[in-house]
Amino acid sequence: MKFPMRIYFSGSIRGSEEDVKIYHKLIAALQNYGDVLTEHLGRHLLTAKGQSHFSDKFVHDRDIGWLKSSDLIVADTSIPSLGVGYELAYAEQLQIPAIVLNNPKHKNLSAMIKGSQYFNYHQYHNTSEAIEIINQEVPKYQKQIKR
Ligand SMILES: O=c1[nH]c(=O)n([C@H]2C[C@H](O)[C@@H](COP(=O)(O)O)O2)cc1CO
Repeated sequence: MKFPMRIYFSGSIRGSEEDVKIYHKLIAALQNYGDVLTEHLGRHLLTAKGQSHFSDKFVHDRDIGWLKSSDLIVADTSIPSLGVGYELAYAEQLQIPAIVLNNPKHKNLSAMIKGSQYFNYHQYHNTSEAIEIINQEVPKYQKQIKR
């Protein structure tokens, strides 16, 4: 029996929530391929402080648990975020496949992400282009699930 792919979507919260509407669309596109563990990132309920009704320790431990159990991480790095960088480094350490989507409209992406050969890096300029990349890249990882 084939289990649905577990996808960890990573995007800025405290870095700035400016792109939350874009995250919502990217998460919807990813949900065609499996369960998105962090689907709260596309909701408007979050304030600039993040999920302030939870403790920081709770958010960190919950998210690391999700990340460890995921088959694929898809990160939008367009808005610089310490949390997104941390999650990507964690994924690299654990050898969890990672797709990086970056719209250069905000900032020049850190060399620590762009310069790593580990990440499947793609630049995009609008949401439809990002969704096209998702539709082109995510199925490649679906075939690799061992569960
Ligand atoms: O409330 C939260 N909930 C949460 O799931 N995160 C995780 C998921 C995001 O991919 C990432 C965002 O990090 P940051 O808040 O540093 O921009 O951290 C981060 C916060 C707040 O830092």
